[in-house]
Amino acid sequence: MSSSHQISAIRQQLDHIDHDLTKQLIARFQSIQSILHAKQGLDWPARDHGREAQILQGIQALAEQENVDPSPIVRLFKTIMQESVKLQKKARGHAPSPQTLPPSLSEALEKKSYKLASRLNHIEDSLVSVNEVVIGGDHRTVIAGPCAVESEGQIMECAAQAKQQGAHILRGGCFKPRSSPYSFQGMGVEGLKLLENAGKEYGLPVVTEVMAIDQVEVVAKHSDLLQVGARNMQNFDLLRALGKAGKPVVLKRGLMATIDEWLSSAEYVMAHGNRDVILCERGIRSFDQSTRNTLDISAVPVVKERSHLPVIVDPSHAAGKWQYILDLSRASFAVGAHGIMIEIHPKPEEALSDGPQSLKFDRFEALMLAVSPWL
Ligand SMILES: O=C(O)C(=O)C[C@]1(C(=O)O)C=C[C@@H](O)C=C1
Repeated sequence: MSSSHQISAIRQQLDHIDHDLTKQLIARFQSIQSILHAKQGLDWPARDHGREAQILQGIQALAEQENVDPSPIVRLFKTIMQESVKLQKKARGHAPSPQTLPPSLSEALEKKSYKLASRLNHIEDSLVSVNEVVIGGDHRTVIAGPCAVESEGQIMECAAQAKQQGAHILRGGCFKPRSSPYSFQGMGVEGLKLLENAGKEYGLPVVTEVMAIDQVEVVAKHSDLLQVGARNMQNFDLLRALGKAGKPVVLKRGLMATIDEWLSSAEYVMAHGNRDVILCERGIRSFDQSTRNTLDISAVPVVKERSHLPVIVDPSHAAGKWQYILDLSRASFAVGAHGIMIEIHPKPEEALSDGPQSLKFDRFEALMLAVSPWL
């Protein structure tokens, strides 16, 4: 039988633990004061995602070893580290970024054909808001959903899963650019409405592809973020039209496009009035057939050096096989991507498009756990 004495005794124990925890936290924040001075001397940024991931992985392993659910402890440590970053940023007087670029980089960027997209023009990372979701800078974002919207039930199930696992934006193709004219071409406007409703139901902004100028208006009406597919990266008329769409744009890299060509395409959208552009690396054509495309992971740091725009990675289209998506997602965040775009499906074997690269829900859950240190 429990008694009030027992509760008092446990509370006393808790008081001791809290006392020790507080002392430890004070010591931790004192160490943060020391590291912030050391890092400032080396011009290192306040936040280090890689280090945070390492710390959280260690904590997760320790909790699992003790047979304890790691989630609440991981969440607490995330908050502690957020406070550490805030402390460091405050001490730097909110001016953590360098005010000038290295001369060699400036010189190289001056010769480029893109100006608005260039880091030369905008030294700080740009942040793009998709409703309440902020992409870029220190934010890390997960976009998830099916390759194509196939039915109300399918998109609702995917939205529920995306929300439950902590994704930030729901994806779903409605106008599908298929290699064969005989393949499923998407549900069109009907699909857009289903996607919009699913997003509203679960409080997730939605992204979908726009393939042609005459679709821009209707896609912008029903979605929060407009996607330009790899095959349309150099459809300059479409890019011009997107400059006036009034919604942020995610621009996928063309199958054979260099990084500078990709940034020049971003420049088209920006020069025509829309500064809210997010870049998306989705694999390029190479000689190797082992994966659908070759994920150019090096594009992420290169883009981040040349441009202030957010850059995300689509490992699903790059790999074409679900087996590689988790590792490539981790790799994407490890090299500094601002987000990932993942294809999920309740029954990938029955998907009307891209089944082999779509994750079943339990595999998506495992992926979200694996990337959780970055989120
Ligand atoms: O290791 C660092 O660089 C720190 O600034 C410390 C710390 C932490 O709280 O442990 C804080 C912020 C960084 O994002 C990573 C880790």
